[in-house]
Amino acid sequence: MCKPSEAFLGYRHKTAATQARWTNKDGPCHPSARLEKAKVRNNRRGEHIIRFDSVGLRYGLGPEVLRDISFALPSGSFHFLTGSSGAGKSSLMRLMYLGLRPTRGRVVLFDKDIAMTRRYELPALRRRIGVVFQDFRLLDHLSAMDNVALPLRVRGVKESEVRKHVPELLNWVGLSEQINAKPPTLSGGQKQRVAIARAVIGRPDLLLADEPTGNVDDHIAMRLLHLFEELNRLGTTVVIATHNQFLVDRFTQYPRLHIDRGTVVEGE
Ligand SMILES: Nc1ncnc2c1ncn2[C@@H]1O[C@H](COP(=O)(O)OP(=O)(O)OP(=O)(O)O)[C@@H](O)[C@H]1O
Repeated sequence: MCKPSEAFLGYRHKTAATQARWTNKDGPCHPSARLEKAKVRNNRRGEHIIRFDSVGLRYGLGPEVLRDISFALPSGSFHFLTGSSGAGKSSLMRLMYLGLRPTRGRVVLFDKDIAMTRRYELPALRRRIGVVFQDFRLLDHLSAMDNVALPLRVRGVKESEVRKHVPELLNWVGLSEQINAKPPTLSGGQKQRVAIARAVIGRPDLLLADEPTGNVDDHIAMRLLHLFEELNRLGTTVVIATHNQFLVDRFTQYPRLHIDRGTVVEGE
């Protein structure tokens, strides 16, 4: 089976190679190596990258669309989020990427209780999450290349690295010929793949993908799933909301979070 190369998800590896020179008897001692170690320790200590305790959500004065949601996702896990149309998958995703606050209950993300987290701390948490939105949310005035490069440039990754990794990843998702195209000239499936590339390029700690294969054929869907698997192998916790029964049936090794009547049933 053709596997995506680590290279285009790997600028952290390059950094690690540079850091290898910063060693002492206890191992890597580069400042960012210490940060990475601390992050691993935190994830181990927390065990769960995200936890919901009795969470409920209503929009405005409407009825509760999610209720009594309790689950925990172990760090490094891979889950499908399934449920019928309108069951609440996107709403649950919004709570997970901090796009919404719950109306009741507790959300703990990266060991932080979101209700106790100060507003100025939220952007740093959000930067650890890659999101594939159902409606893509690409910047129309930027090319595919620049849309995907954005998370790396925001982090100050060297332009030579950006110019190397972004085209490789766009090539992997089948968009080598659309690299300079702007979103309004792309098909729905092409936009979706740009959105996926943008979400994974920075190797986030948590990837949340809402119907990431909704606009592509089964062949490309499989290819994208392999990309998510590779990201997961490198340590990212992955949640994919999908209606695509073909995919869920093909990847039976991954547990499902199933939403039924506004609440989550694990492992259905
Ligand atoms: N912004 C909103 N304002 C009010 N109600 C909303 C809003 N967004 C979603 N809802 C309601 O919340 C419920 C769950 O919607 P949600 O979009 O989360 O479901 P879903 O499982 O993602 O559906 P689909 O698979 O069709 O995308 C629905 O009853 C929907 O009408």
